[in-house]
Amino acid sequence: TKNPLHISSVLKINNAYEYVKRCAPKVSCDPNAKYRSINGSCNNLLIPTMGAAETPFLRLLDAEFGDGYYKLRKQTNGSALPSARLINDKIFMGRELYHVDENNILLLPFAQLLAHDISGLPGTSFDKHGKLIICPTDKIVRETVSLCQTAVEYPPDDPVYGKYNLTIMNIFRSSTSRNYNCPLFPTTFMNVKTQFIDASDVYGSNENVTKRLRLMEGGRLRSSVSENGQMFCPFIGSKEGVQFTSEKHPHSIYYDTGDPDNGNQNLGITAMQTLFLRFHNYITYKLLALNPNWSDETLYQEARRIVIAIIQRIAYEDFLPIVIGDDFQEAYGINNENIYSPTVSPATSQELSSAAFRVLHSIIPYQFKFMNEDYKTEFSINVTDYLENPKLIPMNNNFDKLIKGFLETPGRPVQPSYNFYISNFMRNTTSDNQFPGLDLMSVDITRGRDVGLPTFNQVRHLCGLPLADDFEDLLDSIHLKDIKKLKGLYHSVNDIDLLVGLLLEKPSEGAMVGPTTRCIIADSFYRFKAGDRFFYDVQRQPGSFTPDQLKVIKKITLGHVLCAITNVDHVQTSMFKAIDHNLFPASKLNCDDDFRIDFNKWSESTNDSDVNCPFFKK
Ligand code: HEM
Ligand SMILES: [Ca+2]
Repeated sequence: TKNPLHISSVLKINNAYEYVKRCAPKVSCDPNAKYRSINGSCNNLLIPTMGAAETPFLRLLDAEFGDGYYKLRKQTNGSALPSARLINDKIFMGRELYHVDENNILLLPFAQLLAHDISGLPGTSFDKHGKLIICPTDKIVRETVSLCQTAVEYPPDDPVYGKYNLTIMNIFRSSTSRNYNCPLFPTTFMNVKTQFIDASDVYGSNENVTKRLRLMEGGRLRSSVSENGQMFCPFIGSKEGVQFTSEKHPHSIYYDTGDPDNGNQNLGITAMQTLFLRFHNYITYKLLALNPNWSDETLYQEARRIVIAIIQRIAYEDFLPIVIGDDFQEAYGINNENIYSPTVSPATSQELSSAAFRVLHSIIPYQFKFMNEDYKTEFSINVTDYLENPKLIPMNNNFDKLIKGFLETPGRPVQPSYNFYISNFMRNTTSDNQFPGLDLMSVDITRGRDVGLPTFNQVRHLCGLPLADDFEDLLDSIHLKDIKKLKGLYHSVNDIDLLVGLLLEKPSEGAMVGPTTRCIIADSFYRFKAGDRFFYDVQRQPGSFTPDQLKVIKKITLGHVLCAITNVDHVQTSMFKAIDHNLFPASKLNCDDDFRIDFNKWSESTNDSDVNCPFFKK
């Protein structure tokens, strides 16, 4: 690419190609296939496994390991890096912003849906008997247990964990290509998700999951029905090998989704899974009414193709400009249409997955509100009290109330602090009362070390900022008081963890995030588009939409989706802006007037038709 902003134009490393050469399965492709495959293979006809599930993350810069291969990075003077928890205690905790954002909470679950669409780093916290691993507290012994190299030491004067008789937070190393019988040098990490934005968390990234989710009738996905007759993802009893129930929630239910690891992680992501499951089935009813002869397979694939297109459109036109800024996105060339090129890798960068996208963990709110028909808050819950526990969702019209809460409640701005609960009490794998929970920020900083991320200074330089020779050179993007704190923790400016620097950068003009974060996000999102032969606006491919269909797709917002399949009756035009329905009643539009989706362009006959769907009001 000739765009000077494009960091991929200076890419030298591509471990994904190494994997393809040595280990990727050989795949033969049908160049005329109209629909994308489930695991993402055959999107690229030159290298058929490019961007497929179970291929490596792409490294933008060389891996940084202590031994050049796998051990955790050390500081430049040879000493160990500061404890991730100490970094949170000293720099980030207790400085949350007490003002709200102009965007609403809905931005959060949609962002997370995208995050899990393009990224899934496997790992385990269970031994071969299915028991939670407890890492040895003795440092020397611990170093012999390779999974435990990432355990985080608690500072003795820790404001929260200091009260418990605990020494380490159990965080485990991720699986590597070696777990896939593919040893690569240096250690390479695999992405279990299709790396394209293709709703893989709704449909699955492998055939086994996809088969399980399909009803094999009318193109629909399997679903379950709640007591009040609403449609939800299929209920399953519990997750294999994991006891998520706690004394607070002894009998939770779980949903089966295309993202079995994360579909129940918090109420927001479960709501998104529910939304797109319903929307898929809604579309199949509409298409069947127009084309009574279509097979289950055609209905499934056509509805899937529309769902993916709509998620892509929302991602690029409604979501991304808020995060990285309109002008930057335009200058980066992300807005250009029909830019597919088979030489662009769509692989998620390790820098995005393990750092830059996680900057948005700072917008996780304390609470979700449930709002009634009059847009009054009926009740609120702590996000951290309902991790891996979606049982509220199907009860008493709660799903509609939660969505209304997302639309009406202002979110948290990106900031150099995670909320206090998620920084201390993220409890999702144990019901042990002696264990207060995990610190998401410690997990995130540690994950960066686990996967061998380059340092902040290196990445900032890759993004066009000057290489800092000493801490003070960071003044162009980081406040002096934070630079002083960094100096107290790290030996050199070349030791700073990527996520730590990203969180401290001041937001760029017009963006939620700072200059290095937006550069890493822009790089991957450019490539998710330019490297996807099935991207919704790509023309002259067997799977391209007709110009008339494309016109319809381009108009569909999350508002259309909500109006079609929930009891929300008014929505805003900018779906991620927080608008108080009671203060600005005129700024919301009525679902009945403005949000009908016209599927007639998918009819193979000339008869127009509009039917009511079972389950859905329109
Ligand atoms: C309530 C909301 C959320 C919670 C509780 C949450 C929690 C988590 C947890 C526990 C992990 C695994 C960390 C690890 O072991 O490395 C994770 C991973 C991740 N999160 Fe979040 N998250 C939330 C929202 C978001 C949002 C809004 C984004 C932004 C786009 C995001 C981006 C990511 C990414 C990219 C990963 C890595 C995924 C992978 O490759 O496996 N998360 N999150
Ligand atoms: Ca995907």
